[in-house]
Amino acid sequence: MFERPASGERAVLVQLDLNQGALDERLSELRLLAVSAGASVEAVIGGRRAKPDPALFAGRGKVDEIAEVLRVHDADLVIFNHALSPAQQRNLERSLECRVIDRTALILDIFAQRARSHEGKLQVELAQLDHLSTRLVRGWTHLERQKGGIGLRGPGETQLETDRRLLGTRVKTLKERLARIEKQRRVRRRGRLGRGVLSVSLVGYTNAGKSTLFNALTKAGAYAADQLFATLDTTSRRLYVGEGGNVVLSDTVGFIRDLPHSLVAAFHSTLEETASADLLLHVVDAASEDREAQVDAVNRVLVEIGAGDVPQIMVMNKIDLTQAEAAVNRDEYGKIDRVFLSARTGEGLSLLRDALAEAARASAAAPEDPAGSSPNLTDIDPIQT
Ligand SMILES: Nc1nc2c(ncn2[C@@H]2O[C@H](COP(=O)(O)OP(=O)(O)OP(=O)(O)O)[C@@H](O)[C@H]2O)c(=O)[nH]1
Repeated sequence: MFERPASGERAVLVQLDLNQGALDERLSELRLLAVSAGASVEAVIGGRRAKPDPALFAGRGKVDEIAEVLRVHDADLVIFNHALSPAQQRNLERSLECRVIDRTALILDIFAQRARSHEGKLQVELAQLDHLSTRLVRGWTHLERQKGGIGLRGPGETQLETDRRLLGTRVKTLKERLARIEKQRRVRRRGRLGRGVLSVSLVGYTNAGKSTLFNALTKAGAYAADQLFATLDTTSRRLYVGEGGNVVLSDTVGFIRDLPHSLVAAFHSTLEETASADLLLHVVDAASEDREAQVDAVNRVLVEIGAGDVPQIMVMNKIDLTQAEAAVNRDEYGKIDRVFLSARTGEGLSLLRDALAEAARASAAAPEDPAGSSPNLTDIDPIQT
């Protein structure tokens, strides 16, 4: 139902300078996103505008330029590194006679390809339907092909009304199923997480190295790849960290700037685990020139999902690519707030283990919640050993 760039689709990327800054990083990120979605990038078109054109996003001259580049490269897909309104997208497709998608659709597509668990798939579908629902207007009936036709259409209904009705029914079903799964998860997790176990979630910008670090710490074989959003489903492992005892470590979905709102909403129950963790390991690609903007983007999403107040240790990863040495930094109260390491070479990994042990000891020493259940108890998926 959702329009996905088929593998090997020949794409032209378009990014306009609208004074947002970090243009090079944004563009290389778009490239990586496009490749992650399975497209081959044939050309990149830049440009400058004070503000987007209401009808076409780009100016008429720019649209003509895109048409010419499409022709020269025999490309069949245009990807804008921006959020297009439904009308802009439709007008561009008419004008260019080719499929046009925006950044949100591209990210949703990658999520759709990566989702493995039942819950992940339902969440992605919900986000896609949300995106699609704004695009259901006359002459824009994506669901046409999907519908069987005879027997499905209600009496006197227009195509558009039928589409809306089908969409509404599906959204309701998805929400009900997700609510059921969430409830089951809560019950399971309550039984599983013993007292005195520190729950730690890995968070970070996509490609920062979360899965590599998760594997290095747990030797678990989580899927690490030089692709964006390789990890979509939360995986949790119990980890013995020496004298401090046990922690439960969870690898989670990577964040990205301008994360589509529909995705944040759909992934709410998965992200909620992050919000209820005792400690976040915020993994940063220390070798990226874009790292400060990435840290900000991650922190913004954390606030959005209610995890803004969870204590963090910043893990400056990939020091093998920088001049930095393995080290630990403490804040003014003597608490570890930064660890420099390389998940790939293992340099500095023992410092992080020690930091986790220290956090686990501090948490075990903290006074118990009189109600008997800590508000910080994390929802965890089954612990695979
Ligand atoms: N040089 C170097 N590369 C690293 C290091 N850690 C991870 N990488 C590489 O960075 C890329 C991304 O790593 P992942 O572990 O998949 O990153 P992630 O944060 O889980 O990515 P998402 O699933 O997109 O959120 C892979 O190519 C890793 O091999 C490191 O310490 N040094």
